[in-house]
Amino acid sequence: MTKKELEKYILQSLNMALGSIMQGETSYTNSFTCEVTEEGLIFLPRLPAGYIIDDNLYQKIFLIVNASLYPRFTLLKQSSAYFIPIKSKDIHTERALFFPWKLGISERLVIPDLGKFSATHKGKIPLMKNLEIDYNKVTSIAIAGNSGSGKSYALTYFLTMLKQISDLIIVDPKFDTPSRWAKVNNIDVIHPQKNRSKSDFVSEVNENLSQILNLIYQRQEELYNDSKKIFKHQTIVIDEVLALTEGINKNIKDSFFSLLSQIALLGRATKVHLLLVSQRFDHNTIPVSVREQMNVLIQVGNINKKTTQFLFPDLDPEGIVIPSGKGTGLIQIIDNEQPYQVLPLLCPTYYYERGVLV
Ligand SMILES: Nc1ncnc2c1ncn2[C@@H]1O[C@H](COP(=O)(O)OP(=O)(O)OP(=O)(O)O)[C@@H](O)[C@H]1O
Repeated sequence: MTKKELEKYILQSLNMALGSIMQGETSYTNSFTCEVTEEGLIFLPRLPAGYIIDDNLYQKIFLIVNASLYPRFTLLKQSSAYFIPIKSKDIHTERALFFPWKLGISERLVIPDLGKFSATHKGKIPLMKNLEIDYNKVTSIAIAGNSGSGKSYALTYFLTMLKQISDLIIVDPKFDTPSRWAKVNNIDVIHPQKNRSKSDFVSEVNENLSQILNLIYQRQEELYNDSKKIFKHQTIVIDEVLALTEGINKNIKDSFFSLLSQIALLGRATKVHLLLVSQRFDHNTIPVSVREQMNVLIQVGNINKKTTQFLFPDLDPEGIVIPSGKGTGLIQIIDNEQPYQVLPLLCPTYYYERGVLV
């Protein structure tokens, strides 16, 4: 399909579907046109117009074009209308709406032997075909999802990939999959024990977090003397954070929150990361400041305005095509290279030694 043919197809889709909100104006009446670029679609209105150019119009066009182009392109959902200036001497056409996209749709990685795969991918964590995480650019990762949505499965994938590149401290309040994984991989786990109270358990977690905070201070000092110093990644993994903080002594919870906030804030420069998993990330689970520092956000399972409100507060997921199947949902990677991109996600499917994920 040529660029011209694609533009014509999009215009036809818009003319037919926009109908009522355009007050009868169409591209045939020269009210708007569109242009296809490699990075996305440019919608050029001719002003003054009988329709209002606002978020509502932007999201309507998103809905129509995203569906019309599936599976050739995936439009990247924006939280509000994305205006761009147009170099034109004519005031009627000096602005446009931009709809960034990426070629194709999200595709799942299927990994026949995760052990081998992780050994050959040090430093990068592939998540889908054409999407990988560079751990040097990541501060913290959050994985949210309802029960049975594939959080543990995704966490085991991350643990296996991270083991190659990072020291790990694992906190497993449910004494479940992460503990089994850690046993097979000879890594210590902090988990609840018989005859000990929950507050006692969280105190032990705080003790470890406090040691990590000291490591951060020590590394900061080293950086002060040598700004090029390279450190080994250190990752604190906490599964089921919600289960950890529910129903414990307030002082201990406050200390936990405070330690977590400081680590999230100061860890970036010193290569100390958080990998948090929880059913949800409301303000009772982690402090808002920690949530704001997270730069890989993953939501698996049910996707709707209610489930995405904590990790993606600005997002209305309407119109994003969420693939069906296990371990699917949304991902956002926030770094300097990717401005605001929420993508449909299919977590990798992998095969591994028996006994870890039963
Ligand atoms: N990406 C995936 N590919 C293939 N199977 C998957 C994937 N993600 C999850 N599954 C399967 O879905 C099932 C549920 O996943 P999992 O146990 O990870 O969910 P969960 O969110 O951790 O649930 P809970 O909170 O109840 O522990 C598992 O049997 C797992 O094998």
